[in-house]
Amino acid sequence: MDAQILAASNKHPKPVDRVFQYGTAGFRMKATLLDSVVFRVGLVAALRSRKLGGQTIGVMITASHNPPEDNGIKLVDPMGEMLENSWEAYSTELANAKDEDVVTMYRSLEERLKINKDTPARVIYARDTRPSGPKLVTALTDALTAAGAEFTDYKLLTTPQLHYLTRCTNTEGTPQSYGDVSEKGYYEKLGKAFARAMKGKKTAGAVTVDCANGVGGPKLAELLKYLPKGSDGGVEIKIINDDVLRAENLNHECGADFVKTKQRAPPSSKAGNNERSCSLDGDADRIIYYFIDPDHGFRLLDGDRIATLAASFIGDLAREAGLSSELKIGVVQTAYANGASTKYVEKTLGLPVVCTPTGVKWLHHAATKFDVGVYFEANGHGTVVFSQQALKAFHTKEPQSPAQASALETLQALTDLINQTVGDALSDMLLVETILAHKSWTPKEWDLTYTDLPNRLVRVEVGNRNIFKTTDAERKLVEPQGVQAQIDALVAKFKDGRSFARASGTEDAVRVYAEAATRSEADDLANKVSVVVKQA
Ligand SMILES: CC(=O)N[C@H]1[C@@H](OP(=O)(O)O)O[C@H](CO)[C@@H](O)[C@@H]1O
Ligand SMILES: [Mg+2]
Repeated sequence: MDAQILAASNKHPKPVDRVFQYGTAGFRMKATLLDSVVFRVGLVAALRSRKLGGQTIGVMITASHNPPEDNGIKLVDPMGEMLENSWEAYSTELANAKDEDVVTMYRSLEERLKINKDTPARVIYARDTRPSGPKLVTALTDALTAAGAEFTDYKLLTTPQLHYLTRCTNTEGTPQSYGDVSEKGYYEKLGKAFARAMKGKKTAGAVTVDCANGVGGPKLAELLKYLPKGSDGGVEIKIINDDVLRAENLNHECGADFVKTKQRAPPSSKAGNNERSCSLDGDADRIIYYFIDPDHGFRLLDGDRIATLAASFIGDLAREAGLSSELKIGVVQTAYANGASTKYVEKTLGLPVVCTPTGVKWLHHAATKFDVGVYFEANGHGTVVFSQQALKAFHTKEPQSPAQASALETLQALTDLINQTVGDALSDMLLVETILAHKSWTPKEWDLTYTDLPNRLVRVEVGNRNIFKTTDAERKLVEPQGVQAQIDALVAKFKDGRSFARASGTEDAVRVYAEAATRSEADDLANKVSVVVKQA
């Protein structure tokens, strides 16, 4: 096998003078630099599967909201979670090995991690619509073949669909079966659960869905075939930005990242005043809503809003079902969550909030500590996870009234509607539509639940971002020394002021976030803290 790995590796040489890192979102960069990385990640996938006794590992080739010329790769663990932390470091090691050291390092990982060579290795993979995808798939399959792994190509999928399939594959035929192991199984599961959750209701007016000209477009079009229609209730969906043939259009002037950073609808949107719109990102694992308010202009309904909406709805259902004393419901956010949303969850909804470092894996992990854990990043990555105890309670509790029976039925449907493996734009969209239909809300009522504090996010270029070390879920700097004291002194001068600085995990920069009582104060605080960071 060593000779095979060496021969295959020689076809995918590493660019010299490049240092790669498995970051918050796997490896991500210009696609032209990625060939050797993908090959080596293929080797890691085989090792990981063997280490876990032959359970299936997922590999997704995507660069999400990045421009079309980029690409990336990330690994999915057997239950559909993000790759375990320590394995990010092994991936980084192998990605940076010199060509001549690849086989030695592969073997040394095998030895260090006590991996049995004879255990079967199984891998499934998929990619988004980027033109560089098929070539990178060749690098991946060269590695899997050389490492003696069995593999299945799911071709084009959204990232969350690949997470779903990974979990389905590993739970097939067990009492924990997550669903049918096929793309169709995904649509059927969501379609049935949506019909059950909606209970014949219909949302008012259509929702316009901007698919970022990415893989979400064709997949949403497919999902529509499985959703209730006409007199059966449901939702009217208008798809825009679903051109996957012209690669240059991917994420161009559209998509969740464009809308969130530019704070405006994509120019292609024809949605009128008060009409609901939402945008997915390039691999459909992130979603944000928005609408035009005739009095106040563009209104963003971001991840914080989706989290508060979901927490309030599920909290009410648990109460109606007589389960609120039995089940611990909580919300997980990062420091980027608007302070007003945190206050709303704690004070108005009466639910606990946990803050974790940036990156979905931290939020997901913290959410599993609750029976119902709602987690979202402000930028729209997120989902809801249910504990075994919650699932059992929804299915075994004897209803004492028709109202209780109905609440339990809706809760059961939600556990199938929500993709519990990872944030899923298509599933999250159906969740939001369900809740708005139940509450008979337009986006205006949703927007009125609380008022965001004005805030500003600034990207500060520094000489070396690695000198910025944080604690307290990234809300405080411990290094460079003295910087936090300066930030604290600035924050104290602003009403409702809050600010923090941290090194980005995906870009070579420090991010400064600030919020305060007014727009100009938030801007002022962000600028002053940026100056402090720059000087450090
Ligand atoms: C402020 C912000 O939006 N940060 C993003 C961004 O991480 P940074 O570490 O801040 O670069 O990319 C991550 C991966 O997509 C995402 O999880 C996170 O929310
Ligand atoms: Mg994404």
